Amino acid sequence: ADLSTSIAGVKLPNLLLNASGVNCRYENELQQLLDSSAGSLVTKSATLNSRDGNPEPRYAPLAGQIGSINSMGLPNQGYEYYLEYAKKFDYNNGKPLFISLAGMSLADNKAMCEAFRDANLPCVLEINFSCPNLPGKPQLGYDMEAMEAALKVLAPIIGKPFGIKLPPYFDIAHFDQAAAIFNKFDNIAYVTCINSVGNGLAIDWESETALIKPKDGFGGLGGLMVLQTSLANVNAFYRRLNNGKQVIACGGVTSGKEAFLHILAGASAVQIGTQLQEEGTGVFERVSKELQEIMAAKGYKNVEEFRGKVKTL
Ligand SMILES: O=C(O)c1[nH]c(=O)[nH]c(=O)c1Cl
Repeated sequence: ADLSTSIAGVKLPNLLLNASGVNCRYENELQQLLDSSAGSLVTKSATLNSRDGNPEPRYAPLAGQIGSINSMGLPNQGYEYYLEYAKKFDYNNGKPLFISLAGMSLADNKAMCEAFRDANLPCVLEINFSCPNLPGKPQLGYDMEAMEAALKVLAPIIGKPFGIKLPPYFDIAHFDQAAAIFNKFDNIAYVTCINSVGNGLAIDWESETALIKPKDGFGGLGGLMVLQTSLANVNAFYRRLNNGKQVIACGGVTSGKEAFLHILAGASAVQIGTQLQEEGTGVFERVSKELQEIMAAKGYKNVEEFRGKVKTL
């Protein structure tokens, strides 16, 4: 079965890729993604300057393989590292490149977007409005006015199709408000739903201790336990966005089954985070095979036949 897709004007031979933040901080990790069955790759969210991130332990899988908690604190090499990578990238290799940016301020985001604009590269920018792990920094994705004000500055600078990484929303009014904002910007080509479910607390019952060190153990939740929230966000924006805007799913994909569900919910591509962290890049081959088996069993030849076709009662 054909798992290819197009997003923001670039073609992915396989709709599976990594979630920003996992296995994508360093060039060697990005090469592992290129060498895998993933159809594309997205870099670790970049800030103006390089960052070490929060003290460790800052990531932990949850017991029973239900998910993960993280408070990495935006460790990255600084945007110029990823700009150089994007300049050297072989855009004829068959897999497109997505670059994630997470400025600590609008000025930082503006400076980074201007630098990528001036470099005039085929990579696609994904602006991260949803990092939940910077002490004292509210997620921009939860401040509708600030998010719109930022987009009014950044969208014209970027000047070509780009995407936004969104936090999970839990209120229909927020789906309505956020989608109404995004529909105002012609070059928002897609939204990625969802980032981790912010500020969960994982505690080990034997040691009576939080699993991670930063922020008294508070961190973003990912993995299978966030699947239904992720499906809802994917479908909510799929129903609300217009003019061909697409949704990339992220959240709870451990097998072909969850990837299939996300496509039913409306996803054009599917990112894998926690399961990639736990299993390694072989996850892309496995999930691709499982998804193709499901499609064959159901008689689907390509994903367009069932994308967004979730039935309601
Ligand atoms: O702590 C992080 O680096 C982090 N962790 C997340 O779960 N989502 C993000 O967008 C980021 Cl930037």
